[in-house]
Amino acid sequence: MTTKRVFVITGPTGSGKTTVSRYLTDHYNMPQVITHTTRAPRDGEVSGVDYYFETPATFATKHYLEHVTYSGNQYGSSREGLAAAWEKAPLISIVLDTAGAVTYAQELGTQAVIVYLEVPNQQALLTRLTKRGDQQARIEKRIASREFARDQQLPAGLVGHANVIVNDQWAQTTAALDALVAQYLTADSSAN
Ligand SMILES: Nc1ncnc2c1ncn2[C@@H]1O[C@H](COP(=O)(O)OP(=O)(O)OP(=O)(O)O)[C@@H](O)[C@H]1O
Ligand SMILES: Nc1nc2c(ncn2[C@@H]2O[C@H](COP(=O)(O)O)[C@@H](O)[C@H]2O)c(=O)[nH]1
Repeated sequence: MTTKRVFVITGPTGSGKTTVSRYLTDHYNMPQVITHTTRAPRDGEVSGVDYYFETPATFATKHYLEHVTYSGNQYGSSREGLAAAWEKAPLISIVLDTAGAVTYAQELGTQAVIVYLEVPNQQALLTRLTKRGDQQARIEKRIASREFARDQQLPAGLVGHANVIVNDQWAQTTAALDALVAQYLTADSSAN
């Protein structure tokens, strides 16, 4: 039987975490853990699919494995959400900022497969946010945030644990993801 693992996709804003998580769902049937946030939905985002969108009052009622403030909004991943995804499949994914990824590595050890995405060209990264349809004011607030600067680098707590993937050319990214997933798909894999 395949061991239960959670692929923790982390990295700077706009680096492609959500895109990678969707690829893992589409190509490997890996359910995504849906997290909670107090930020307003972007165009097209649906509660219960992209996030559970919360008010500050409802956010406070959940049981979080970890929660953070990112660019002025609250985000949290619940233990129930993790368990619900593992009910569906042994390999699952979650999208987190780097602080959340550090907590997952500490709490879950080798059950957490950390993937840190980086984009060498910061201008390309900002262009992606604009193309995604983010409002200019929100982009500016985000890039001025402490969290934005922090997530540009692999945190010390993940050095030696994270699989670093440069998400520049999508074909190279998927090749790297395919190789990584293959390590964990085999029955009684010795990967850790
Ligand atoms: N390799 C790539 N080349 C070009 N564009 C990409 C690539 N990967 C992702 N994108 C695009 O970049 C934009 C940002 O990607 P995505 O929303 O997945 O990033 P994210 O890391 O989840 O961002 P955030 O943390 O801000 O939510 C999307 O429009 C996506 O289609
Ligand atoms: N530590 C956590 N980080 C989370 C969670 N859910 C999302 N995120 C990260 O927040 C930022 C901003 O997300 P956005 O959707 O507003 O662009 C990004 O880095 C996400 O990966 C969570 O539950 N915990």
